[in-house]
Amino acid sequence: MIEKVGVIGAGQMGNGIAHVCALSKFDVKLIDINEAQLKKALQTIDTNMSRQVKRGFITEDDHQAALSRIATGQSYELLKDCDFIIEAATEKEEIKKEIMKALCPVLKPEAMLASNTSSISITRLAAATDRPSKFIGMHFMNPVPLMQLVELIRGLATDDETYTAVKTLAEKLGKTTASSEDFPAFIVNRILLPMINEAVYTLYEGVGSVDSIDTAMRLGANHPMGPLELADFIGLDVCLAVMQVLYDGLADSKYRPCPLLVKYVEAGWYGKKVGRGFYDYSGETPIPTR
Ligand SMILES: CC(=O)CC(=O)SCCNC(=O)CCNC(=O)[C@H](O)C(C)(C)COP(=O)(O)OP(=O)(O)OC[C@H]1O[C@@H](n2cnc3c(N)ncnc32)[C@H](O)[C@@H]1OP(=O)(O)O
Ligand SMILES: NC(=O)C1=CN([C@@H]2O[C@H](COP(=O)(O)OP(=O)(O)OC[C@H]3O[C@@H](n4cnc5c(N)ncnc54)[C@H](OP(=O)(O)O)[C@@H]3O)[C@@H](O)[C@H]2O)C=CC1
Repeated sequence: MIEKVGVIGAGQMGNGIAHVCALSKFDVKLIDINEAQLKKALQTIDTNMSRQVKRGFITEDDHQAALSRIATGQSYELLKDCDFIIEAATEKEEIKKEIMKALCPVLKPEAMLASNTSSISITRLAAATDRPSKFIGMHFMNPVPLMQLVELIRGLATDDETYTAVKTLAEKLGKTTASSEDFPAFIVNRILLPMINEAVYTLYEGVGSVDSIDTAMRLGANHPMGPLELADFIGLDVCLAVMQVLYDGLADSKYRPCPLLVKYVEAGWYGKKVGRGFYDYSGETPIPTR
């Protein structure tokens, strides 16, 4: 039974996962390599829970109790009594494999492991652990507290016990699951990211401005966010990483990352999380940059 949950990576997904686990009464250990990021994550969780209190979704008591269930730290030692660990670090295969190698020796033998990867092979990540049968893809959507879906991805070796335990966990968090086979970028991102990449091509080729493209898709296709606003929200580094996995993994030129997306990432313009992407977030309201 899962009672104590470890979360590795305190970025936008890690803080969201810690948030929903703590609100569902799990003890949470949140780990990051960066102390400042841990502080920022706790502040973000606090702010987001306050928003939920204001709207009447949770009570102030729920908020305070959930915050008290989250412990943070930089050492994997903190995870030694966790029943389940979910990795939500940077979308780079080498980083995730290094984490698995360093993490496994400190874990309980029966602990289960998951990755929140957006695109990388679960079977390959599982092979970097000492327990491929207890490893699974658990792919939350952003923003975690609001989005209903969790994609579950079984690797070649994932056993039924792990799949059932993690599906039950997702349901306890109030989420609905959809199962995907272990193919590059799974289901949601196989479909969503090529659309976002196409929106960047539409901008690159001068078909429309940032504002025209986003307005067109918001009002013309009823998407809650335009594709460029959504790309900034996801993080352009994550978008590019997913397109690279699709391009390499499926060997089809239709997944070629747009050169403009590559340039933005090379410039460090990763989107909302750094204050600049297709929009400039330095003022009161986001300003389109093209
Ligand atoms: C890349 C990958 O691997 C996979 C992915 O995740 S792909 C990305 C998937 N996500 C999407 O496509 C998101 C698209 N956008 C949306 O669906 C919507 O814009 C949205 C759900 C994000 C926001 O919807 P909205 O109706 O505008 O909600 P919004 O008015 O901002 O918030 C309503 C309330 O929800 C709560 N809320 C909003 N954001 C929150 C957060 N991050 N945490 C907790 N509560 C939150 C607050 O109570 C908020 O009220 P206040 O604004 O008064 O504080
Ligand atoms: N953004 C999104 O919309 C979604 C992302 N995902 C996936 O979730 C994962 C995290 O994405 P996201 O939260 O957006 O990314 P962020 O860049 O916001 O956060 C990643 C965090 O991981 C930290 N980190 C890097 N290396 C390590 C390590 N070795 N140990 C612990 N922490 C580490 C980073 O620290 P530092 O900044 O110091 O490098 C950073 O704080 C990725 O796999 C991504 O594909 C899944 C669904 C949606």
